Amino acid sequence: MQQAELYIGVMSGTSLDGIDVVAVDFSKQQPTLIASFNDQFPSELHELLHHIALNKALPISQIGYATTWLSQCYSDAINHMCDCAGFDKKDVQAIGCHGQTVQHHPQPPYPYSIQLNNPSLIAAQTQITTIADFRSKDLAYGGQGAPLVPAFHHALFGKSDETVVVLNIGGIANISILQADTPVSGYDTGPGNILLDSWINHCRQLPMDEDGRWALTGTIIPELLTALRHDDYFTQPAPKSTGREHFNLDWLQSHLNHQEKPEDVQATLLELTAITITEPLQNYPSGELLVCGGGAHNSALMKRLQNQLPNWQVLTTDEKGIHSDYMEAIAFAWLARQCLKGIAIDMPNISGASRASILGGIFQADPIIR
Ligand SMILES: Nc1ncnc2c1ncn2[C@@H]1O[C@H](COP(=O)(O)OP(=O)(O)OP(=O)(O)O)[C@@H](O)[C@H]1O
Ligand SMILES: CC(=O)N[C@H]1[C@@H]2OC[C@@H](O2)[C@@H](O)[C@@H]1O[C@H](C)C(=O)O
Repeated sequence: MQQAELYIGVMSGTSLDGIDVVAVDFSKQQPTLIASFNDQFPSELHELLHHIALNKALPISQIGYATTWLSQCYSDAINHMCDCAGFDKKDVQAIGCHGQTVQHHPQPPYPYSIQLNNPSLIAAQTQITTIADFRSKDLAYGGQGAPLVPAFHHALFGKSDETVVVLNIGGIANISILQADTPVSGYDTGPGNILLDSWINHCRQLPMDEDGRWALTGTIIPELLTALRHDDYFTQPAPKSTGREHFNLDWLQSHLNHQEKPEDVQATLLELTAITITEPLQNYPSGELLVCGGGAHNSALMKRLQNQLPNWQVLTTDEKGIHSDYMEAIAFAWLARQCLKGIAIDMPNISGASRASILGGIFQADPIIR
C-alpha cells in the first residue's frame, strides 16, 4: 500500500472569523482531506486582533501578547485535530501555518506583510516541524507577496482549453486564472466579505449577513455604488493585492452621506463585491468559475455572480472534490510540502516577483529526549 504523505495546513484569514486546521494526504493524485477542525477565537483575542489589524494605537506589548496567545490557539487546534483524528503526529511531515495578517503593505520603498505567528512555539507544542512566513521571500524579489493560492490552484486543477477561474471569497476576494497556453495569473479583486461583515456588525452587531438576507431587503444606491467603484484599487493593473488596511468601515463611511437606509448600503456593498469580482472576467466569452471561501455560502452573492456572468458556469470547488471552506488551509499544507522539498513556487506572473523562489521558513521539531 502507498505510504501517506501527511501535512497539516493552518489558516486564519482577513475575516478574523477563526482558525481552520486541516490534515492532507498528498500521496494520491489529488490531495485528500484526512481531517479538519475549525475553531473560533476567544472574543478578547478577536477584539485585540481586530484593533491591531485596523492599526489602532496600542502598546507594542499587546502585539507580543496577542502573538503568543494566537500561536497557543493554533497549537491547541492542531493538537485537538490530531487527537480526534487519531493519527500519530510522527507521521506528519510538517505544518504550514500562515499566521494572522495584520498589515500588508507591498509598496516600495520598504514593502512588508506582517503575519502574527510564533512558529517556534507551535513546533514546541506540537512536536511537528512548522513552516511559516510564506510571503517575505516573494516580497524580497519585488513581488506583492500575495495572493499565493493561484500556484496551488494550478497544481490542483491544471489548465484546460476552457477558461477556469478559481475565486476565493474571504475577507478579501482573489482570483486565479487558469488557461491553456497562458501562464497562471491571479490577484486580489478587492473586498470579499469584509465590507458586508463590517457594515452589518456596525449597524446590527451581527458577525455576518447570513446568505445575504439583509442585503436582499435593501435597494442598490446607484450614486454610492459609482462612488465606491471609483476607488483607484479597482482600475489598478495586476499584479496587485490589498487588505483590511484599505477596505474597512472607515473607507466605507468616508463615502456615505449618512442619510442612506442601512439595508440599502448593504445591498450596494453586495453589488460592489459582485461587480468588482466579475468585471475582469467579462473579457472572457465563457468559462467555469469555481468558488471557495466563506462567501461561497452567501447565496445572494452567488446569484449575483451567476447573473453577471450568464455564459459562465458558477460552481463551488466542492463540486470538484475540494472542500470550499478549507481550500486556503489545504493550500498552506501544500506550500509547507513544497518548502520542505525545496520546490520553488512560480510567482512572477502572479505577484510580479522577479523570479520563482522557495517560500517559507522552517522551524524544526526537536528530537525526542529519552
Ligand atoms: N452563510 C453565510 N452567508 C453569508 N456569508 C457567509 C456565510 N458563511 C460564511 N460567510 C462569510 O464568510 C466569511 C469567512 O470566510 P473565510 O473563512 O473564507 O475568510 P478568511 O479566510 O478569513 O478570509 P481571507 O481569504 O480573506 O483570508 C465570514 O466572515 C462571512 O462573511
Ligand atoms: C496579505 C494577506 O494575508 N492576503 C490574503 C488575503 O485573503 C485573501 C487575499 O487577501 C489573499 O491575497 C491572501 O490570502 C491567500 C491565502 C493567498 O495568499 O493566496
